[in-house]
Amino acid sequence: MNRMLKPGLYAITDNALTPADQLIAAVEAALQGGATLVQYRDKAGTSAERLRQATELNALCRQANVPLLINDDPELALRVGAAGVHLGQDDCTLTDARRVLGPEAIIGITCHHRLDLARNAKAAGADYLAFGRFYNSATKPGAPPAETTVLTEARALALPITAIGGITTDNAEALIRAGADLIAVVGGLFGGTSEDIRHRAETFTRLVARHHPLFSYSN
Ligand SMILES: Cc1ncc(COP(=O)(O)OP(=O)(O)O)c(N)n1
Ligand SMILES: Cc1nc(C(=O)O)sc1CCOP(=O)(O)O
Ligand SMILES: [Mg+2]
Repeated sequence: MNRMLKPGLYAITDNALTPADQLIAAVEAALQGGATLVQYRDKAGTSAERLRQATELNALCRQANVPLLINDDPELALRVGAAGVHLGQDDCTLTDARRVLGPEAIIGITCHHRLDLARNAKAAGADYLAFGRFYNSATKPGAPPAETTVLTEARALALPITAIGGITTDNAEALIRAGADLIAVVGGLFGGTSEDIRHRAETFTRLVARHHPLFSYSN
């Protein structure tokens, strides 16, 4: 694993699921439940709203010593001092993001179900590889499907592996067993009360702890 990345729950926010006035409490609950990585993903807000929310989330995550990544937007990550970005195949290139954020930034890349994309991402300097979607996702219904075998095959690339797409506390275990280091979750985590979120985060965290050889780290 990248020295800043710890196996566990990767909590991804969603503007359609979590009202703006509940965002901080929702992420706080995920962190209390043990999330080891957080992504701010907002597809609808104005730049001013996104700047305010990313700034607040970054302060919260820093306090918890958990890296915050910004979806799609290296400039916003730079502006708020976030740990890095997550980029899809249609976003800016990894090389451009690295130029903006520097060598220490964490940059994760969507690889769908494709090892060729994963190899390219590794060659370009990615810090983790994201595969999915593994189950039907209400958050991103159009995401192309992936099989769990890709997680096992991707272990040969020796980079941290993230699984995403329709993951719940009931179906995550198969992905961890297949080779996922990080379980990236939107709908299966957020929604409901802070207590619900904390409880789900604890369950995801326990699942990774049960199956992951590297889980016994100090936080
Ligand atoms: C951990 C993780 N994996 C995949 C994605 C999807 O990224 P992308 O394909 O760019 O789609 P959007 O999230 O931008 O809609 C992700 N965000 N995080
Ligand atoms: C943002 C995203 N990317 C995906 C991919 O397959 O690349 S699936 C997805 C949505 C994840 O949300 P949920 O946990 O609610 O399914
Ligand atoms: Mg994107």
